[in-house]
Amino acid sequence: MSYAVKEMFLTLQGEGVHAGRRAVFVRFAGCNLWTGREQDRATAVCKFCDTDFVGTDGEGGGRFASADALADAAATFWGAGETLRYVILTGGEPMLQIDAALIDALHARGFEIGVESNGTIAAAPGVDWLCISPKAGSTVVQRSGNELKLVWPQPGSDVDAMQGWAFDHFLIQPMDCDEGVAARDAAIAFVMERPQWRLTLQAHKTLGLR
Ligand SMILES: C[S@@+](CC[C@H](N)C(=O)[O-])C[C@H]1O[C@@H](n2cnc3c(N)ncnc32)[C@H](O)[C@@H]1O
Ligand SMILES: Nc1nc2[nH]cc(C(=O)O)c2c(=O)[nH]1
Ligand code: SF4
Ligand SMILES: [Mg+2]
Repeated sequence: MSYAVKEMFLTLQGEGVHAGRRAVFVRFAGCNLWTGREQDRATAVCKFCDTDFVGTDGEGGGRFASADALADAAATFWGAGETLRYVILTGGEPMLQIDAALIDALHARGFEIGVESNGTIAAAPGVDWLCISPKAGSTVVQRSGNELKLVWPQPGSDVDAMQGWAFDHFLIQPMDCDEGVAARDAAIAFVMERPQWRLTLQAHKTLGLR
């Protein structure tokens, strides 16, 4: 299987429980909840995406002919040091492309593997840290994992149902949008009402990181 990757880069995880951790990001091209074209945004299932995942033309992106080729590129981005290697597979929707061969190839190079997914496709076995971020209007089939990260506000979200899902951490992330201040206030109010949830912020944006 070949893989279409929009971009690859070394940065700090900005979101969630692992915020602040050094990580190679592999951003896969394509998503099942939006085409990525602005003219389709208003009619997409997911309307608030902050990411360009169209094509393979980003820095470090391209078409990788094999799992080994992709994993070698990720190892090159990490650089020297064999311990505590962390790679985050995101997109776009990474579960459209992640397969057992890629999981094995990354593990073989010493990587712990994080995945950022919308949860509409069952996760591949072998992922070490699974973050699921539900989108209102979609059906989440992946109802277990390490962290559930709900972008807020999203009218139509069944928060009570989500709280029954098998996640270790329940996180609320303010939506980055034109009404970002109101979104932040709504997220704070949410957590004040529901102590099971914790606020997470997109630290990379305030730090000027990718
Ligand atoms: C670009 S998505 C890619 C992974 C996957 N498709 C997903 O939605 O989880 C990465 C993360 O960014 C979050 N995100 C996307 N747009 C956002 C926005 N405008 N504000 C806050 N978080 C956002 C998503 O919910 C997800 O947790
Ligand atoms: N620094 C940084 N942290 C992130 N955590 C999740 C991201 C994503 O787009 O999936 C992301 C991202 O794009 N950059
Ligand atoms: S599901 Fe994820 S990648 Fe797809 S449009 Fe929504 S936030 Fe962006
Ligand atoms: Mg991002």
